[in-house]
Amino acid sequence: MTQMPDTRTPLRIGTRGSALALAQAHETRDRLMAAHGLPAEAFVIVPIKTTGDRVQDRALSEIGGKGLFTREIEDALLSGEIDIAVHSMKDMPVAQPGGLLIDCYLPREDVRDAFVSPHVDGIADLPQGAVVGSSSLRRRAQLLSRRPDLHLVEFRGNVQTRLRKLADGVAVASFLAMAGLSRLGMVHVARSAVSPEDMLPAVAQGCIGVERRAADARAAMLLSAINHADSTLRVVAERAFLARLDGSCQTPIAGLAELQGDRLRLRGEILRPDGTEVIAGERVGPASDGAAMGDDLAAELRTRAPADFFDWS
Ligand SMILES: NCc1[nH]cc(CCC(=O)O)c1CC(=O)O
Repeated sequence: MTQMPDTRTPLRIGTRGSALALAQAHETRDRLMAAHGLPAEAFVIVPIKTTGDRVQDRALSEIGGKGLFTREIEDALLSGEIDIAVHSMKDMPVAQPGGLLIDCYLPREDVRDAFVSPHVDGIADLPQGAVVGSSSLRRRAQLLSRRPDLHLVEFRGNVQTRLRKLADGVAVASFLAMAGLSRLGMVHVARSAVSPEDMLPAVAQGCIGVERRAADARAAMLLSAINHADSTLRVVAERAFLARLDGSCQTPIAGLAELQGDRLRLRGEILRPDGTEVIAGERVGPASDGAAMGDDLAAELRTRAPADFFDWS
C-alpha cells in the first residue's frame, strides 16, 4: 500500500497548551502555509496537556526531568491523534521513541538567557548575598560558580507569576530564555541578555523542532520545505554532546554550537550543582562534523571529570 501525500485532510499540529507552546505551533503553521501556499484551514492546532504542565510545585529535576513535557504528545503522534508535534528542543530527550523522528528545525531564536529583575541590571550588579529565583539546575550551578555568595530559591511558573514574585520581593532577580520572551512579544521583560560567555545556554535553547511519524510521507514532504539547515547543523552538534552526558538528569549541562562560515564552533560544560566545579571545553571543525564533535567533546569532559562527578545521590 503506497501512501500518497493527502492535501485535503487537515494536518493536525500537536502542542502543549502554554502561551509559548501555542506561539511556537502558530509559527510552525505560518511557515508551512507560506512554504506551500496553503490556507489556514489546511491545519488544526491541537493543544495537549502534559505531566510537566500539571506539576507546578516541585523542581522538574525531582520528578523526572526531560520527557515530562513530551510523553503525552508523542503518544498522540504514535496513536495517530496528531500528525506533527512542535517542541522546544531544549525540553526534548536526546532519543525519540521508535517510529518517531525529528528532522525539521526552525530558524533559531536568541539563544541567550534573560536576566529579569525590577532593580538590578545584570549578574555583576547583584548585591552580595542576594536572593535569586531559578529552578534550572544549569542556571543555578552557573550562577553559583561565578557568585558563591548568592542564595538560590526555587522559581517556576509563567512569566506573569515570576514577575509577581519579583515584585513581592521573593527574589531580586530571575532568569528566563530570551527566545521564549521574544516569541511571546515580551522581550521588554528582560532587564538584560546574559552573554554566553557568562552563562552558556542549555543545549538547543531557542530552537523549535518538529516531530513526526517516521513513516508519514505527507508530513515528511510538508516539513522538508521549512527545515532550516543552519539550525539543524547546530542542534545536531549540541544534542550529540548532550547524548553522551545524559546519564543523569541531575548533572547541569550547557552547550552551544555556532556557525562561522562553513565551520562550527561547539562549546560545552558540565558543572557540579553547587557550582564548585566547572569542566568546560570546545571544538572547532567542519559544520558537517557536528555530531562527531559533540560526541568527542562530551567524551573529553567525561574523562576530565572526577570519579564522583556524575553521582549526586
Ligand atoms: N524549560 C522550559 C523552557 N523550554 C523552552 C523555553 C524557552 C524557549 C526556548 O529555549 O526555546 C523554556 C522557558 C525558559 O527557559 O525560560
